[in-house]
Amino acid sequence: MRTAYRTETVRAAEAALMAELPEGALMRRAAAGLAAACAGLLPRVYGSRVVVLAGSGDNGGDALYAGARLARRGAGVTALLLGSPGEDGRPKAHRAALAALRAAGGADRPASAVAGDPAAALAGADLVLDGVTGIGGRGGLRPEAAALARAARASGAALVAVDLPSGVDADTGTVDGEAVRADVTVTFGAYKPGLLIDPARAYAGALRLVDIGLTPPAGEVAAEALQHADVAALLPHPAAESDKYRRGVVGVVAGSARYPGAAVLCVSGALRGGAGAVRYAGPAGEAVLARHPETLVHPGGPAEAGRVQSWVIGPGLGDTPGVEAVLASDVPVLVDADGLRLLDPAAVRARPAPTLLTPHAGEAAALLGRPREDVEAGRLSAARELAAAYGATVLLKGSTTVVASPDPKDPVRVNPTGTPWLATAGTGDVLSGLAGSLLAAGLAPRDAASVAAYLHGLAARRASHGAPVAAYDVAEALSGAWRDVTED
Ligand SMILES: NC(=O)C1=CN([C@@H]2O[C@H](COP(=O)(O)OP(=O)(O)OC[C@H]3O[C@@H](n4cnc5c(N)ncnc54)[C@H](OP(=O)(O)O)[C@@H]3O)[C@@H](O)[C@H]2O)[C@@H](O)CC1
Ligand SMILES: Nc1ncnc2c1ncn2[C@@H]1O[C@H](COP(=O)(O)OP(=O)(O)O)[C@@H](O)[C@H]1O
Ligand SMILES: [K+]
Repeated sequence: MRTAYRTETVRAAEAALMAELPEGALMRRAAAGLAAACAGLLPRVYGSRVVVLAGSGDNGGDALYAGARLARRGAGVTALLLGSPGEDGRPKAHRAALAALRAAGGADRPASAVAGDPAAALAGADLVLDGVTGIGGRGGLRPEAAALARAARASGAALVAVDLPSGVDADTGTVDGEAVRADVTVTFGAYKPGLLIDPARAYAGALRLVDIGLTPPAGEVAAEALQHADVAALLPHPAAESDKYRRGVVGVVAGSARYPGAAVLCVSGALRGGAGAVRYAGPAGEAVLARHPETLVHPGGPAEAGRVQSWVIGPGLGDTPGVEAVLASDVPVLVDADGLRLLDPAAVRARPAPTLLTPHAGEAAALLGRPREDVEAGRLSAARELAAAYGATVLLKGSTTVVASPDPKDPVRVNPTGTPWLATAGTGDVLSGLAGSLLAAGLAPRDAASVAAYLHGLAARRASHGAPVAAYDVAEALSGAWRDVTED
């Protein structure tokens, strides 16, 4: 499990550790890890050209110390100082780190001296270190830093963010203005939620974690991302004495005369999610049977379909009734797509069994009564708010899929798999069938949602290999994704 902690947690853990260590020890550890990561990105350190963008805080200190280490190994290092002016009129900078850089032969200039032509200041650089702001930054980059960040991006140099890409919000993943677009982010002690959640995640590039001995309390994880082993441990496995009913039956209420394909896709996901059988209740039975003859098809509504261990309702449903009947059941229910329209929070809250909602940003925005852009800019808080309002687990789909449970003490789960090629019609139907099937197989809603998102994203990558995919390709790749995870 990859775990992420909020800034206040990281700072508290840092303070506790600093009390036990000689002054400056933590920063030296951070800088040593950072310099080693930079050296690994350069063909050779000796003779390479490194530019350090250094803010006035400890983030700038880390970058300057790392610059000093690279300078001692023969790199030509220049620091551009971005801090606001001190009493002497020069930009403020971490004093000891700047002294170390100078002692190692590095040069420094106020960033204002290159403001007229930032591109020239960065021309010829092999590597740029972004030490403008870390966890102490507030809001997007100021204009001087933004101009240098753009020039760094355009220069073709490897751009390494120190702790965080400057300009992103560490705790929420929001980006309020301009931010550094890094190739690699070297973060210290612990991941921060913003490194895992879009839009900020897209600015971070590849992530490297440097161990500096920090141990934030396990009870204070703010966000977590499953990895193969976590998913393998959560997946259902049939035992020797299993039969199809003991493995769980998932009921699917999806599709309509207008959208029969949604039913087919939802069932295709459900058949590959570990339940022993899939019951389909709705008007698209013929289309479902044509593709999936193993489905137990019931032409009537869900009330007449027989016993199930979970329901999935919503994909392609149109105005077909059924949501009330399903919500009245005493088994876990997943509500997606059309099922989410006009969903009554009180009815969901009153359910005796868990509910899982799987909106995309537009559906979440409608449920929250605010613009879609707000949800996309603040995925973590949107998912949490919805989970609280409905007393339900929420899987918010999109470029970063986020799973929030109704208990605010549970960390949000952030899905690390997937590809933008998934943004194609019908893939959400496959996902809801898959997650519903995992619910029927006995997984808790948070686990069913995050495991489904993980496998779905992995299947999409397998099916895509960099080319467009259709929703059905994703469904067909699910078994391979399952095998990837369990055979690792
Ligand atoms: N925690 C740990 O365990 C460890 C932490 N360590 C490191 O410490 C870092 C945190 O350092 P920190 O607290 O000094 O804050 P930091 O991120 O340097 O920024 C502060 C300065 O930035 C400026 N500024 C603010 N907003 C801005 C903007 N929008 N655009 C431009 N500038 C802006 C503002 O300065 P001003 O220019 O206003 O004087 C402010 O004073 C952390 O990320 C990690 O790298 C490691 O050394 C070891 C272990
Ligand atoms: N930019 C993106 N990057 C990665 N995955 C995405 C992106 N946009 C959408 N997705 C994923 O694609 C799927 C689309 O689901 P959904 O919006 O419900 O589509 P549909 O209703 O057509 O099935 C979800 O799994 C979602 O997380
Ligand atoms: K930074």
